[in-house]
Amino acid sequence: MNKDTFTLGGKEFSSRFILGSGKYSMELIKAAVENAQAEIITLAVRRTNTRQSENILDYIPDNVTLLPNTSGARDAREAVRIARMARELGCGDFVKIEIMRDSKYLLPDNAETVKATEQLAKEGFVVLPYMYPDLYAARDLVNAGAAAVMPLASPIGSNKGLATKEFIQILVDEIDLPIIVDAGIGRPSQACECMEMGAAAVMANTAIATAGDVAAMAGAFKDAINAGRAAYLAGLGRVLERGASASDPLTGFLRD
Ligand SMILES: CC(=O)[C@@H](O)[C@H](O)COP(=O)(O)O
Repeated sequence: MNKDTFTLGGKEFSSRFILGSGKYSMELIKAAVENAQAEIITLAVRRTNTRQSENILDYIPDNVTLLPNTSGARDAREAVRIARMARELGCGDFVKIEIMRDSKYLLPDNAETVKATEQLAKEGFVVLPYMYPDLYAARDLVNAGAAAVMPLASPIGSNKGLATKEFIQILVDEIDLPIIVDAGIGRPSQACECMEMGAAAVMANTAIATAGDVAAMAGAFKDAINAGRAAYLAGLGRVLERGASASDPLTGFLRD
């Protein structure tokens, strides 16, 4: 049987759980990485600061692909500058674009995100843009050279789950790139639901970092994501519009 993988920038990944590295202590990030079995970890470029006594990179295994993000960028120009800096620091060619101009809701600016994606794709980056789930913006990101599209489920850090479900489903159905659901996923069951919908992967940070047992929650997310993927591949059963349908002949007999 073929291995179930997905590809980003020519690299194959079998784990569909992308772990965020914010809000953890250094020991907890190590435990979370191990239990999540994630192959991609995001990090804010400022957390790689070599002047700090502890560097987060020391807690991330070498075989994990780093996905530096442009958090703090308020427009395309700043995002491009942060991405270039991450590459200079040795974080590789992958970059997650995050551009926000509003500190209350932290919603991404889709128009500036398209501009940054276009520039960075031209410079050879593997660009994963975080975006508000809008079909036209997603198409613009495809044309700009994105490697995947990362629509938000609900506001960052809210743990509120799939508030934008209908719109993410449109992207899954219409966009010919991996759809990676990002932000606001608060429970393993919500991550599972994303995968059942056909998302290529799920990214989560706050739900794990704020859990009672961080390592155990990382493992629970991993299992839920795998279960959702297996259910998607199996093909979910149909939902009846109304009424009931006997599950076995005896039930049908009694009902008649
Ligand atoms: C865009 C952004 O910052 C998110 O990727 C965040 O890292 C994950 O969101 P949660 O913390 O809500 O899981």
